[in-house]
Amino acid sequence: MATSLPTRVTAPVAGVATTVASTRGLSRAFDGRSILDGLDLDIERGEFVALLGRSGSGKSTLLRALAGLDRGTTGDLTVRGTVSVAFQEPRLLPWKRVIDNIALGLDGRASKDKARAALEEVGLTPLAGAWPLTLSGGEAQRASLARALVREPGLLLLDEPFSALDALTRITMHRLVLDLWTRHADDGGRLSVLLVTHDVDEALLLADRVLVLGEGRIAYESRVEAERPRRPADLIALRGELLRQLGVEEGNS
Ligand SMILES: Nc1ncnc2c1ncn2[C@@H]1O[C@H](COP(=O)(O)OP(=O)(O)OP(=O)(O)O)[C@@H](O)[C@H]1O
Repeated sequence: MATSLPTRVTAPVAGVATTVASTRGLSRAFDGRSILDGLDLDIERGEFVALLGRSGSGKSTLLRALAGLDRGTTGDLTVRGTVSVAFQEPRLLPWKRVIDNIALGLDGRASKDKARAALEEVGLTPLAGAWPLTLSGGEAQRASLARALVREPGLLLLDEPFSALDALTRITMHRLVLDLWTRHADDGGRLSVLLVTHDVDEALLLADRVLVLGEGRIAYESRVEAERPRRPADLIALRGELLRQLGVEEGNS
């Protein structure tokens, strides 16, 4: 098994840089079992990318590598600017109030102000003083998003953040994430999003580009050309192709 670490270059976002993250030949094995196998990926600045793949295909492994949480990968990995992650479980500290969870890890006297601004962005201002265990699932995910946004990331990694939510809350969260992404894009095209999801429709609704991970690499990718807000009718052909790529019969999903 290879033991060398990836070349990890973290540089400030320069005016001319258009790629926020790229990998070349990124590989990861667990106990000799290859999960990522020479994966090449580029995420452009301001782009919203969805990552699909069957269970166990390595989606979270890729996300963890991009987040700098996994030092066991080999190959090249370049990330420009700050990266934030929001996971499926909100992972809030139960002994800290919501506002203090958001401000956690921020330095300086302005940290509370930044946390307040982030809470306002996700519509959670009234719950700033609440304890995490009193929040609903959707509210806790909003807090988790605020905690990710407060660090002003260039790349926001979302690991199935909506999958545990009920259908109505999920729709609200989709709107919120698109809204945040658009707002930050308006600020100068800064925010790129990589969303890991099992849900083909979620990917088609939100992303500029959809990737399918298979055999340790990007096995398929497609741009989603339909204008937002998108209608299911505009997405039928690509939906069928993505389901085929994932090995799912249409009509059984
Ligand atoms: N720390 C680890 N030690 C051993 N095996 C691991 C570790 N992390 C991940 N794996 C294995 O790597 C494979 C890919 O896992 P990963 O979580 O990346 O898949 P995934 O595509 O995100 O799956 P899912 O959609 O089910 O969440 C799985 O077989 C998993 O058991």
